[in-house]
Amino acid sequence: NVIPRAPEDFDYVIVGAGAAGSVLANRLTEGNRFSVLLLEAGPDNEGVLEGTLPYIYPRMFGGPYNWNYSTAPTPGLGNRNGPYFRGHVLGGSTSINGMTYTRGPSADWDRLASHLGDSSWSWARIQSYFRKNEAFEAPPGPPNNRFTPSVHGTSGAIGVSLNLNNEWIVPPTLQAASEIGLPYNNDVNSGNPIGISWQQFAIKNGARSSAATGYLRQNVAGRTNLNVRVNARALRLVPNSGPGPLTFRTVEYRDETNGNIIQVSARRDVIVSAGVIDTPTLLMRSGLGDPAELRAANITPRFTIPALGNNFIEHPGVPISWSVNTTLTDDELDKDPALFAQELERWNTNKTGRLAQTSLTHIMYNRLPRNHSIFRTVSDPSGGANAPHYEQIVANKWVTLGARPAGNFIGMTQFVMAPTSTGSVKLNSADILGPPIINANSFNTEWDKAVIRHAIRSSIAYMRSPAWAPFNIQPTFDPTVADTDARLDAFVAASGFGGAHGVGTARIGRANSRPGSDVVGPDFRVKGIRGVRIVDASVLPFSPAAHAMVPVYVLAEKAADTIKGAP
Ligand SMILES: Cc1cc2nc3c(=O)[nH]c(=O)nc-3n(C[C@H](O)[C@H](O)[C@H](O)COP(=O)(O)OP(=O)(O)OC[C@H]3O[C@@H](n4cnc5c(N)ncnc54)[C@H](O)[C@@H]3O)c2cc1C
Repeated sequence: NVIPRAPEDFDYVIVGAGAAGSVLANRLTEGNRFSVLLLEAGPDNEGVLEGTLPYIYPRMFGGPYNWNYSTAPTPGLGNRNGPYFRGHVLGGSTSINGMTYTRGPSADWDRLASHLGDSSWSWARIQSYFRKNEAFEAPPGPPNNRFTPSVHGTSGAIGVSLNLNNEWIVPPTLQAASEIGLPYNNDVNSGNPIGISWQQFAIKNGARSSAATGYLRQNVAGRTNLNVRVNARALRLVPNSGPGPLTFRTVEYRDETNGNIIQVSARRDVIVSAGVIDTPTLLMRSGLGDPAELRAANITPRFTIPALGNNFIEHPGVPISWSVNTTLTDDELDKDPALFAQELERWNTNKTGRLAQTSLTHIMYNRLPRNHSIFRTVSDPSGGANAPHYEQIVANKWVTLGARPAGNFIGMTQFVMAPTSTGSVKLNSADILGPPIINANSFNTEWDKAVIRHAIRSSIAYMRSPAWAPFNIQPTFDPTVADTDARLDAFVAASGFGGAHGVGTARIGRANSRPGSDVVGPDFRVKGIRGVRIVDASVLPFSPAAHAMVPVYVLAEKAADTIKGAP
């Protein structure tokens, strides 16, 4: 029941209005050279309070703004199925995420340049794209030791700021780092993130700055060449009929408001920006991928791409909480409706207060010591000397998975930042339009296990350092789990989660790499077929040691220039 529409003229049809799709829609319609149709499966973000107030962002994790996926049972996580969050709303995951703004280490960008044999991806040469993305808002007062002004963009699309709430937690947070020997780092986004830094957030004037607010609402008013359709879920790409090379320039989508199925075509290309899960699944539903898996799902295979859906890489994490004797933690805000109402009133009045920020203020990055025993059997998989192996974030509240007991807490979540475990995304052959089978394979390698053990032990040392003693800090877990690797592994399996920074399921490779081993080439075109490019987190071939949003924004900014043919 495909409803033919009057032919519409678009140069590009972009599927997915997340970090990447929004950047592309904006940049490709600059200058009125090209027309773009942007299809987004989820609803509009406009007026969604929980997607605007930074503090309550976890409320975006359930309901209509999330694809509500889960991971397959994961051995490294005690065979649990975890939730796998993905934004299903204009702005994609940038409309539901934690807003942490990290560019990653210079070593990882240089690694991407060397992977592609193209120095224009190097840290030194990618700087203009960081600046196009960023409008850093310096905190009031003269430049100080909380950030380095010279490394920031100030007129880009996304507002970036520091969290100046939670003043009580700042001195012990910094002092404890110094007591365990972690250096102070003036700016996490300088290219060298190692150390403890003030955390930077995609928050502007007390509100979330997302791909939707930054790229689809600013500077595009009046662009008649940009057409955005929400509640429009692409179901498959339709191959052109007739002889000639296999070409896909038609997208079949479902209008989720009435169930109508509609086809639209692109004169130039379809650009798939549906994210690390939905990009490979959309291509599989269109007959691309592993022929045996496609046949099992009753889909006619059209082109073999073995790499599609494989190489799924995540940053698995383990949150732990410690009780403290101060009532200044955000647990109060969560459990006291009167305090919350007071802060909401403050936010509504002037966009300030505790709801204008999250519960995090600082971020720590570190590497395993050079003499760690794991290096006897595993060579360092990170990008280089300034690429962290793990990240730790202090939170002004309870963070452990599961119900919060009475009391006040601070949390520490640790992530493996240079993981070697890889997983996959596959169609569920019993329900090809339903949720795919997501296997993050968390904590599956000796390296990942060694890194998380080290991070948890260092976290315990950090919380036990003298700086926290005045707060009568106490673990909410049995700290003797850290006494042996086996007990610590069991703790990780019971309390860890799979991550939210997925990349790699449609990875980019050099122009001359074999079609099928890499999914796209440096021009972002799917190798072996015509008419389709992919630009989103799925093309990143390895996981940058950063939360993935800025790397995806910058990838898309650069891809837009590639697509426009500009230098
Ligand atoms: C809960 C959570 C917390 C996170 N926290 C952070 C953080 O603090 N900092 C950070 O840097 N990164 C964070 N991330 C990761 C970051 O948001 C993502 O890496 C980034 O948004 C990926 O961009 P993308 O364009 O690849 O995909 P997305 O931003 O996910 O966008 C994909 C879009 O495509 C749409 N789509 C999918 N399928 C279809 C279809 N068939 N038809 C039409 N539209 C479709 C989706 O609805 C979505 O809008 C977080 C992610 C999540 C989910």
